[in-house]
Amino acid sequence: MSFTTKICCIGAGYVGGPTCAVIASKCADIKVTIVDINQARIDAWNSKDIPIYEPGLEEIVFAQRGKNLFFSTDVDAAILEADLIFVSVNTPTKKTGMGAGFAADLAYIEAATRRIALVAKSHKIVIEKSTVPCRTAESMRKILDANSRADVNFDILSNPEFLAEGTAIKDLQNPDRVLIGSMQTEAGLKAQQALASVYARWVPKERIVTTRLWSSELTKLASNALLAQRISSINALSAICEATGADVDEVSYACGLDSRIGPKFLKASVGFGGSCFQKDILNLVYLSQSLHLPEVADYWNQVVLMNEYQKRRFAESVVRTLFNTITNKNICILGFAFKKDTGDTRESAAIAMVKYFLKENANIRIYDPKVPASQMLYDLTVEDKVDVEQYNKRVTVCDSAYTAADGVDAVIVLTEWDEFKTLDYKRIYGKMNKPAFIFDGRLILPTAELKKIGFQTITIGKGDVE
Ligand SMILES: NC(=O)c1ccc[n+]([C@@H]2O[C@H](COP(=O)([O-])OP(=O)(O)OC[C@H]3O[C@@H](n4cnc5c(N)ncnc54)[C@H](O)[C@@H]3O)[C@@H](O)[C@H]2O)c1
Ligand SMILES: O=c1ccn([C@@H]2O[C@H](COP(=O)(O)OP(=O)(O)O[C@H]3O[C@H](CO)[C@@H](O)[C@H](O)[C@H]3O)[C@@H](O)[C@H]2O)c(=O)[nH]1
Repeated sequence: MSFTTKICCIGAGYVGGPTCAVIASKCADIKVTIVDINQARIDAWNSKDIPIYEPGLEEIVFAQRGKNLFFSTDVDAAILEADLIFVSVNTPTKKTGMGAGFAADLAYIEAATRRIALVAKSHKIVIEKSTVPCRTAESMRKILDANSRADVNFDILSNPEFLAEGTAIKDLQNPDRVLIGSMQTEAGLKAQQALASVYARWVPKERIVTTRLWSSELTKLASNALLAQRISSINALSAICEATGADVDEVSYACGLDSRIGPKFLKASVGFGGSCFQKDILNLVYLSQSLHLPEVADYWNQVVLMNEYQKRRFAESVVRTLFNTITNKNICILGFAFKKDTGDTRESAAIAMVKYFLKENANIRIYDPKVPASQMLYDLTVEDKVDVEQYNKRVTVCDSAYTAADGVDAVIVLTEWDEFKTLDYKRIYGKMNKPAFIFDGRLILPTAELKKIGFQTITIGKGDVE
């Protein structure tokens, strides 16, 4: 079949995979090739066990793969034939060097950009899909111009991705908005329209927003900062609720009814996780510092500090409640992913919790419906984390909530998986040491029912944390 347009996506991760799979499913006449330097990841995309769990994703990949959707490690071939190139590589927080702990590591963006410059033999529209600091497109332009053939030119667009994990396919098929930033030149605006026309196949025109390049780049950081700020705000209020006897769910509901505030992202929790919020706020903090705006930097940094406080506060309440010691006690952790409906554990609050409990010499039994044991081992033992000996001695990964709760002193819900709402808690209570404590870090449990069974219940923001 001959295709009208060819798209290459560099980076076959949580964003590149789902985003481009949806483009392929909506545009039969466009050939989409997703490339990555990670052979194992590409092999998985080409197998029956795709590397990412996301509701609805598998169906789309299986329907399009081999027709107009391809996964490959041949990065150069995909660049050569593409009209549009999405750069969707990782941009983690820098661990060492200048800006360590705050700035985004742009090494992967630069490597991908240099590859495009070296390989391209015809005009390309290069699209920043990754989340990047404001004005990254300028650096990309300089790299492209300095390293490409004289007869090849590029247009750079910013097209940040707003999907949330667990609802990625729904978000991509029906986005609140698609944002495309470009230079305000004739060529820039033409490139912007070319990309807009791809999205226009399924996204209503009024939801395709076009802006200047720097506005688009900054909007991505701003959106995540504003969303995370709401969670830190409600979590800060949850501490006041516990100290006063107010109920955070009631406060959140009543505040959210004000149409100026709205109900979303006001669910108190054990703290936000995921690969984006903390990273992107720290990125914004670094940007503010670099621009000599210390008050602005401090303001956004407080959102992250509040999140750390919430995790610490919850972990401490567990130890305090269990009579100030959990040494050799058995603790059941329900949920290890950073939110429900994903197997992703990046920055999951569960990692911090389990590390904390292991330092107190507790035995941990973990169950999560989607996170494999190998991932938990990795998350808890790599880098400055727990040593493998301690892990092997203390941590047991279980294949059901019931096995995980067998013989424990406390059950702690850390991810809001639906199945945790309807477990047979009588059965769980029967197998636990007494008093049987249950901690709800997600405000999803049927507390009144649990109390009747005999549990000691402790819920964030409900005035019953001691
Ligand atoms: N995860 C999300 O929900 C989400 C949502 C919106 C935006 N983002 C942003 O999108 C970007 C990608 O995030 P992700 O979660 O998909 O990351 P990821 O780590 O899952 O995937 C990135 C992929 O890029 C590949 N890669 C790195 N350098 C490469 C190169 N030079 N050539 C080819 N492949 C290369 C890696 O091997 C990896 O497979 C980040 O900037 C992130 O902040 C993520
Ligand atoms: O009221 C809430 C809402 C969320 N969370 C937690 O916040 C974290 C992030 O959740 P969510 O935003 O739903 O998932 P992400 O996949 O991290 O998506 C965010 O980060 C992405 C990457 O940049 C953006 O594209 C999305 O728009 C943005 O929502 C998770 O730990 C949630 O449990 C709460 O504690 N309370």
